[in-house]
Amino acid sequence: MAQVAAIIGGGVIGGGWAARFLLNGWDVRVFDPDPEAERKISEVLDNARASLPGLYDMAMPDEGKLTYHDTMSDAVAGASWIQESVPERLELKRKVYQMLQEHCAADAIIGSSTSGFKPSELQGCATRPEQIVVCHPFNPAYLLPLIEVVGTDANEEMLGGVADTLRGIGMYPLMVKKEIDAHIADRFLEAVWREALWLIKDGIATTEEIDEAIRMGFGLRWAQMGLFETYRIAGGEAGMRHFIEQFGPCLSWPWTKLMDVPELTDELIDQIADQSDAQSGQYSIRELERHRDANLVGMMRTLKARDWGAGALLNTHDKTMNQTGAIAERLADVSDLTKPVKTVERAVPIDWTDYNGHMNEARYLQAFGDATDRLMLIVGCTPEYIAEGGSYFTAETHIRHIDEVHAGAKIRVETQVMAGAGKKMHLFHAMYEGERLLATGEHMLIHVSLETRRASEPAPSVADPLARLAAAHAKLPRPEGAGAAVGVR
Ligand SMILES: NC(=O)C1=CN([C@@H]2O[C@H](COP(=O)(O)OP(=O)(O)OC[C@H]3O[C@@H](n4cnc5c(N)ncnc54)[C@H](O)[C@@H]3O)[C@@H](O)[C@H]2O)C=CC1
Ligand SMILES: C[N+](C)(C)CC(=O)CC(=O)[O-]
Repeated sequence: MAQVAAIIGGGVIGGGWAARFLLNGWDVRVFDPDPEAERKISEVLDNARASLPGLYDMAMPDEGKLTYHDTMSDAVAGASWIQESVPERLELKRKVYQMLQEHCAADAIIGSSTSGFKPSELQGCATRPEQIVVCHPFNPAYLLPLIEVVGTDANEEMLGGVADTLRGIGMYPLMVKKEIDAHIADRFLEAVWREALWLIKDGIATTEEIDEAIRMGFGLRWAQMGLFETYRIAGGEAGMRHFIEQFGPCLSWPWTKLMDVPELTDELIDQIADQSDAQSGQYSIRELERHRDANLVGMMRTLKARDWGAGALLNTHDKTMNQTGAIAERLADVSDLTKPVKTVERAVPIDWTDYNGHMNEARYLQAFGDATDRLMLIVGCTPEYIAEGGSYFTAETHIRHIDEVHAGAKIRVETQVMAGAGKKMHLFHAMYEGERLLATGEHMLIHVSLETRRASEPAPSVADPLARLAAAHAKLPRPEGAGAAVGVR
């Protein structure tokens, strides 16, 4: 049975949480008095469905059930996780905890999205303080993995479980050891924001110039190395010590105004809002969100290919999602040799789509390439085998595009071995969304020696399983379209 999360407050962040839980297979129960909450959440969900599943190379679990509730007591019924995302006002948050603790399970976790309050402040008037823990996400909560977890002594026993649950929905729990206003990350964000407000007020830069200064330069660096690793490199061969020697003195010149906050007068607010409209007013907020999401997915998938930073986290999550053996790794794991083998089951990443609004032709080859890689693994052409000098090269490919598919759609590839003897491996891949055939890919591969770069016989550890699979698949009907040439039906 699906686990249940209650979302209390379904605005910008609550909507993101709802999407994160739902797409990870949880049932989600929402309470928000705003009559527009359902519409807003459904728009956030559309964006999330098109972006989040494509971060993974495995299919995510089936989506949970989403329901809206008129009362908080109804929403928290049966929930093992309650995420509070009401506006950032301490009195309101405390009132909400008092009310929901009258109705929720005593062992449910109550996570607060608060950007700045300390957990001890939130727990202040609670009936069961030990249930309440800061779980501070970053917008969009359905894509960004960071979650700052801050507890007090009262929470000690439950923090391990909190972290496990968050990892289970693809997040990166950063366990903040000491409570402090605004935790860790928002302290930086506020310092940068404060400086930016001064630059505008003093007429030095516009909102657009400030954003260019970030996104054309250090913003790109920070997504992959953060502050200290970046500065270590900036110190040259002598590293961090030299960096501090050279740039430490600047800290006291001072380059920044640090704690001073410019007064947010109507005039300054108008100036900032007008500049922001001039910069980005041609897009709706939802359009901007879609650009943001597509960029984030592309960046995170690049990091994934390099197994670095947020990308390494995604790779780990892929492995946990395949723990159920959804995609076999060895022939022994293939449940039924008399059927084509499922070699890919994943969603279409948003950055696989193109100007026609559907999956780009190059990505069909990528998906079929992944299917071939998986089939190679299944028959024993493992990384170890390849390291010893044997592998397959693709000699010929024929792809038929039969129907279109869009970002976020769950696709699977089923592979039939048409022949697998001697140096040749002849594969026929069929790509589906549900029962709908999207494309086929027919590929001839030749076994090679990676030393001579020439065709060679596979070792028995590959030849035998491949022959076994080919013999089983020889009993299957010849797939429609096999052996076709371009234009020939
Ligand atoms: N917006 C952001 O970038 C981030 C916000 N947060 C935190 O998340 C929390 C929520 O912020 P946002 O989503 O930005 O605010 P928001 O204003 O977009 O959403 C707040 C929602 O709470 C609802 N609400 C108000 N009173 C309620 C009640 N008694 N019970 C249930 N729902 C109620 C409102 O109708 C609204 O939909 C805050 O604590 C904030 O610090 C955390 C990370 C980022
Ligand atoms: C502006 N903010 C303080 C609400 C920002 C956050 O809390 C985190 C984020 O998403 O930037």
